[in-house]
Amino acid sequence: MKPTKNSTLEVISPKVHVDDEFIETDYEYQTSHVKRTATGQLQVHPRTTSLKIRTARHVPKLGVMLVGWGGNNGSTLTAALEANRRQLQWRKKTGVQQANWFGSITQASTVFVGSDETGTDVYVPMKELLPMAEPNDIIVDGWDISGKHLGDAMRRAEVLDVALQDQLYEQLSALKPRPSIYDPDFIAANQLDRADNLIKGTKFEQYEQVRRDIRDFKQRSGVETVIVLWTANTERFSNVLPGLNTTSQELQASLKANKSEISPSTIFAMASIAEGCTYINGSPQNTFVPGLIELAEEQRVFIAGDDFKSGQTKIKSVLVDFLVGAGIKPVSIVSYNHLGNNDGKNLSAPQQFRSKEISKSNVVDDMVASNSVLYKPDEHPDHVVVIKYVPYVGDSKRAMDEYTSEIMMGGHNTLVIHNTCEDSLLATPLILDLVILAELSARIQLRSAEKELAPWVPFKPVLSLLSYLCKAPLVPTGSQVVNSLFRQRAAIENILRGCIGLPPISHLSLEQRFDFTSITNEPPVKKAKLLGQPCSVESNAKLHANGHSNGTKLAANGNGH
Ligand SMILES: NC(=O)c1ccc[n+]([C@@H]2O[C@H](COP(=O)([O-])OP(=O)(O)OC[C@H]3O[C@@H](n4cnc5c(N)ncnc54)[C@H](O)[C@@H]3O)[C@@H](O)[C@H]2O)c1
Ligand SMILES: O=P([O-])([O-])O[C@@H]1[C@@H](O)[C@H](O)[C@@H](O)[C@H](O)[C@@H]1O
Repeated sequence: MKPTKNSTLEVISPKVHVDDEFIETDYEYQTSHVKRTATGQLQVHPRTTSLKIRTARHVPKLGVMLVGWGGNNGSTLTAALEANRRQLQWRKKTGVQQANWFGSITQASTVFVGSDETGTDVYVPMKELLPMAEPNDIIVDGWDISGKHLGDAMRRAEVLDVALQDQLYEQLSALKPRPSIYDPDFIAANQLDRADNLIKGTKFEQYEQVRRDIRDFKQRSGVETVIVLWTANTERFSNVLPGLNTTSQELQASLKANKSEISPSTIFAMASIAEGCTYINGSPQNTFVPGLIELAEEQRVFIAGDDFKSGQTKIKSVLVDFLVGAGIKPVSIVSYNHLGNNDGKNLSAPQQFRSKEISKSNVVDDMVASNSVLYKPDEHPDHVVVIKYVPYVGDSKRAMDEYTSEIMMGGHNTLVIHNTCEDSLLATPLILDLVILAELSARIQLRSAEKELAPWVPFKPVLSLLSYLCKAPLVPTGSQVVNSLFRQRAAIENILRGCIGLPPISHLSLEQRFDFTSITNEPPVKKAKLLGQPCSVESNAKLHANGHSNGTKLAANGNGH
């Protein structure tokens, strides 16, 4: 079975069944359930559940509506889609640059699929594992409180090289954000000068207009599926109050009653859900108040978020995972950065900064809680987040992190990281992945393999599979929040593997650690063994470092050629 038309991969298995409509696999889902005895013993019960997974093969024509379309991320995504579509290249002082999607796991990362007859690991591009939306086919639309067309918005963002901007300006100038919902109570006062493109009326009338906009986009563009994604400014947190927004009923009543505490982002989310469109929150505010989550669950519409995990926080979710997993105890984490883009300007206001501080701080909680050898209950590292607005540096965020950890016998290890990046070029590929993986998730279903007529079941509405892309992952009620980046990525890889009939990646590599031929009577791997050829220590070291040998007399450069 070839999962995608241009896939280099074919899975040969009796567990995989493909017809015109679905890829269907038999899947033995293996977990283990833990029970605590009265004496505090842990009883672990391995479990195997026989499932069937099916993935619809038809990829719908995908439309993305960005809230905050005219911002740095929104304009950069729009430019990048066009630049990649036209395979643009442009001169930089370092030479000719090609358009690409670096930073996107669906477009620029690979997944391990197995080892070949020489024992060499084989990887394929993630996008070849299953039918996924092609970036070149995605149509973008959206809203912004600023009426600038996308050509001027791209220029205002000062993210992309001018030589590229000049090739895109005319095309992007034809794109104009729809008027949006502006509420000065939710974003920094310093955003007022941008607010010239607004939907007037009560909150409910604004909600109705957003719903009309979504239908209008669908009708004009001919897209089959629309995903709405918030990449507008960070809002302050909304108060969550009984009678206001703790249930879907309360929330809908509060909207109709024009309650001031209903934020623009929550209104957009409500409108998206009402139109059956997945809604993704790329910012840290609590758009997903309890009533909104309940509404999504009632309507069975995907929601996902919060806050793109793009730079400092992404590194933090790797570094703390490594340290705690190595039995080293982080005791102080200080994350400082300054930047000069409009996001930084909005975040210079205390309430908006507080939203970001929360999402940047909670990312270590699960990793710390996982190690009771290092940390007592409720013990946490000191953790400080600082963000400063320095206009001159623009989108070039300068981040400095210091991680101090206790090592054995009273020793300390301090890691200092300096990280400079165009912030929007880190976030933009995440937006692409969020919408591509959200759309794919809508085509994946499970059912019991033991009951012939068991119903096919979709992902839960809270799409925690997208946690890898979010600082503060939204997870289904009662589920564990996982921030560890590699666990989050493994979840995506292993679900994609399951959809094409492959087991989870275990890294066991038993066939390389044991003499498997004596166990399985399989032929030995064809990798030629080193025939004891005389060779220099240096080239021998290189040989082992490269992990391969062709058994011939080693050339001076030690690589066997
Ligand atoms: N690396 C990153 O860029 C990164 C990482 C994580 C999260 N984020 C978040 O993504 C969001 C966008 O970042 P950015 O750099 O593009 O910011 P930006 O300020 O350049 O863009 C935000 C856009 O939203 C518009 N806007 C504000 N309120 C609006 C509303 N109610 N409706 C429609 N448009 C509205 C603004 O006019 C602006 O054009 C921010 O919340 C930021 O915190 C960014
Ligand atoms: O993802 P990350 O680099 O940790 O966090 C970033 C912050 O450091 C930055 O100050 C902010 O402007 C961006 O919106 C983003 O949230």
